[in-house]
Amino acid sequence: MMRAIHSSAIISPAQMTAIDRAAAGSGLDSFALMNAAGSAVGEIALRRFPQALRFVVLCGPGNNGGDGYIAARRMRASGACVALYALGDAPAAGGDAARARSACAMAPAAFDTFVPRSGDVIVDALFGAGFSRPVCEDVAVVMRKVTAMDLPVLSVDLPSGVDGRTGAVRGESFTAARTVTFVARKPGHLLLPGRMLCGALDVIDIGIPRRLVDAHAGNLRKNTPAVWGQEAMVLNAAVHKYKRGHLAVFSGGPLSTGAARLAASAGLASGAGLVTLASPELALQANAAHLTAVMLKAIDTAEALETWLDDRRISAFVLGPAFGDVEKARGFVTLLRDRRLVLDADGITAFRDDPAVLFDQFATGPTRLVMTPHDGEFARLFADLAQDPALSKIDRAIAAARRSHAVIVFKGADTVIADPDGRALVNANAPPWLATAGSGDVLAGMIGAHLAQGMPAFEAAAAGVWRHGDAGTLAGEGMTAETLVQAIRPLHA
Ligand SMILES: NC(=O)C1=CN([C@@H]2O[C@H](COP(=O)(O)OP(=O)(O)OC[C@H]3O[C@@H](n4cnc5c(N)ncnc54)[C@H](OP(=O)(O)O)[C@@H]3O)[C@@H](O)[C@H]2O)[C@@H](O)CC1
Ligand SMILES: Nc1ncnc2c1ncn2[C@@H]1O[C@H](COP(=O)(O)OP(=O)(O)O)[C@@H](O)[C@H]1O
Ligand SMILES: [K+]
Repeated sequence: MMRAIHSSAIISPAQMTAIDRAAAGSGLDSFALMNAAGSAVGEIALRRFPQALRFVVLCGPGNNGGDGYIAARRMRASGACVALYALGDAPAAGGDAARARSACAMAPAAFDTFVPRSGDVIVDALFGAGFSRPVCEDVAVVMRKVTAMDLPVLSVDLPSGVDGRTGAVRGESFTAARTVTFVARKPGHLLLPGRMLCGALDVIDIGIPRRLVDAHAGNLRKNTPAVWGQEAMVLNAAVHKYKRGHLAVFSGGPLSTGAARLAASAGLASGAGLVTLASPELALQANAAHLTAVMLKAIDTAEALETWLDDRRISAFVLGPAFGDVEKARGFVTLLRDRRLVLDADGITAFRDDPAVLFDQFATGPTRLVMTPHDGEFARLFADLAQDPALSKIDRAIAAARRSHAVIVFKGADTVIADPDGRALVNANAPPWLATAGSGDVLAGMIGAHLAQGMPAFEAAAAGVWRHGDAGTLAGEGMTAETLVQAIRPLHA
């Protein structure tokens, strides 16, 4: 009987191979694991695709193909119509895949004889963890045909063509209706474009002991409340507003004040006890006209900021949303270098010519800087990382965090949160309608509120990203940044 896994661990294909070896080394029967995997695939295919007139199992030359042979046998045993096609050479003699192929007792036809037809459900067991180079044209042609005919595809481990480490498509890929993977999610299930090609994902326990998984898993997890919930402030009768943190948000000039107000109101809604908008004199009127619970303070110069910073109760800052004046931004950051700071938008761009100036100011002491770049902003500070095709989004975020001594929130539908110490999270609860003007400003304010409350920077950022996705889901399609703020749920909802 197959069991689903609810762990948040994300395991790279290389770590999966190591777990595999450790399992064999500890005396586990590797064919039994393949049997569990392939049988789960067969059962899910039967249960989820009752409309199939024919199951077409496409088997590759490795163990992914081995899972396919087991699945074919399982489906055939239930009386389903099953057709089997094999790509390339027969699996290496003596291995598990060869054993699965002979146990299946069906002679596979050659891959290039496959003609898709209406009513087919494709079980894609071509390549999984061992996918190592772009798919060849013969395979790409079949993938395109199946996609064009809109035939349902159930992929084994990963949609073939998707790189499990990076989520990138190499050459061409299937677009799966469902994907069945084993032990834990791989990066390619969560990073784009892989995530969009997986369809619904089942993560199946095939009997590898948890201790072996934990021993080889790294510091990469899916972002869930379990990751940061322990660090979230719990309210009780002894609390007062200053204990809940005082967040300061810097406003842009008179014609660009909205972004900072969004961040400020999101900060308040996310649980900061007080939020003050630090505004240029010329923008005070515009800001005052729109603020109620958020307080207002005129800050124009470095001197004024320096004096204000004597108030140590101001426990976190957000600088960047529509800030505009990059020279002023650099000066303000220098004054804020020993404080807890979310740097977004123009605050990031301000350091494009000499990022080291920024990084050096946060190099010692506890991690207290959170940066929230989208792709464009990331490339401004980390051009080499952005351009390196060998790196996944996770690799890029971790390398950037190490270099900058900051928690990096590398935004997008697959936001990655990385800490300088190597921990990383991939977020997966963000609905696409978060792609709207001002939504990033709201996120910056939310993270700022968590920093103001005293959460460690990594957890503060992770909680912000997750609650942002949660609020977006609650606000629904058609939301604006304003209604997003209204949909922010309490930290312990
Ligand atoms: N981990 C576990 O515990 C368990 C793992 N299990 C399963 O094992 C799978 C991993 O198996 P795997 O390592 O044999 O790799 P797999 O994905 O079959 O590919 C390797 C083969 O494909 C070939 N090949 C690669 N790219 C190609 C291309 N573009 N075009 C053409 N050929 C290409 C490559 O050729 P080569 O590079 O060696 O020349 C090699 O022959 C995993 O995804 C899961 O399904 C389950 O059984 C349960 C237990
Ligand atoms: N397709 C998408 N699916 C889910 N979330 C998205 C998508 N596109 C953008 N987002 C999220 O929306 C926010 C947009 O932020 P940003 O790019 O800074 O926009 P803005 O500057 O307009 O506020 C980020 O949190 C990002 O992760
Ligand atoms: K596959």
